Amino acid sequence: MNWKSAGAFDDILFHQAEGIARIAINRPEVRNAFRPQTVRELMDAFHQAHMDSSVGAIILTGAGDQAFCSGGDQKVRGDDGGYHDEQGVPYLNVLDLQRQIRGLPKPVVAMVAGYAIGGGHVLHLICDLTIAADNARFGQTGPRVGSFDAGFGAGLLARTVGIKKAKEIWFLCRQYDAEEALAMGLINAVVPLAELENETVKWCKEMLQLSPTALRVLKASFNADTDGLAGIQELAGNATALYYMTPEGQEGRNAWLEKRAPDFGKFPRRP
Ligand SMILES: CC(C)(COP(=O)(O)OP(=O)(O)OC[C@H]1O[C@@H](n2cnc3c(N)ncnc32)[C@H](O)[C@@H]1OP(=O)(O)O)[C@@H](O)C(=O)NCCC(=O)NCCSC(=O)CCC(=O)c1ccccc1C(=O)O
Repeated sequence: MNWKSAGAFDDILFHQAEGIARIAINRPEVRNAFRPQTVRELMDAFHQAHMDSSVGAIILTGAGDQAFCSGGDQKVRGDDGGYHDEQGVPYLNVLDLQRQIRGLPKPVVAMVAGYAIGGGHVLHLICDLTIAADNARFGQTGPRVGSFDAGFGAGLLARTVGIKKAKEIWFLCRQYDAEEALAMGLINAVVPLAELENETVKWCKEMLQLSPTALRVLKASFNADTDGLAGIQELAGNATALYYMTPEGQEGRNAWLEKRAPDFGKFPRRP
């Protein structure tokens, strides 16, 4: 792929090519742990990829081959309820990023080489698909390092691998290799490290051949199943957008603008 830079950041790399955006956490010296700035930059890049109609699929990955992401940067974790940004403000902004990735109406694929651990493990879980290299290792560490993700990190994991396995992952803090992760349905494919990017791009290109609206509504429907009214709102927003594209929806708007009564009688009441 002839990746072209799509923006300059400090903690991440952002590239695009052939309808695919590639976002990489670029802090390999700390196994791609995220600090508040990293998360802010990730959110900026995801927003750009969301709004860019030439982008049909997004890859989230980590720089280098040792880690996808090792979670929150424990060196900036304060005693006051969060991770400190440059101004010393403590917060937990990775939760905003999790919701953003889920709500983004395009497929997001985690491309995992090396460790996907702690909050980094939750990030791959949040992505729609995960392609892993044969050196990938997965796991949660929260109960060992004094943290937990009782939101998507627990509930979505249970829906993905089953409740017994999800409890095992959180209660024992073990690590699982790529084949074990595949066997438990945590990831979609395992390939040799040298083939990781080619394989991930291949999956993205396959999706680029398919109907973007169908993929968008399907993604929202999977969220609706887990996210309650917020998920239904997302799914329903797609229905409203499609309705706006119909002559029937447009008749309502046109009648109001033309200060006349709408004529909905000309539209069939379909069985
Ligand atoms: C990932 C490891 C298994 C890799 O092991 P190894 O290859 O042997 O490398 P190391 O020598 O251990 O590490 C190399 C280098 O990187 C530094 N480093 C690694 N991980 C981190 C990290 N998470 N934070 C800061 N620095 C890190 C390490 O210190 C080394 O540097 P030195 O200078 O040599 O010291 C292993 O590294 C490992 O286990 N890492 C820790 C994994 C972990 O426990 N992560 C945190 C889990 S908690 C979390 O992620 C919170 C998520 C979150 O944000 C959240 C979620 C839900 C609700 C709220 C929140 C919230 O925001 O708090």
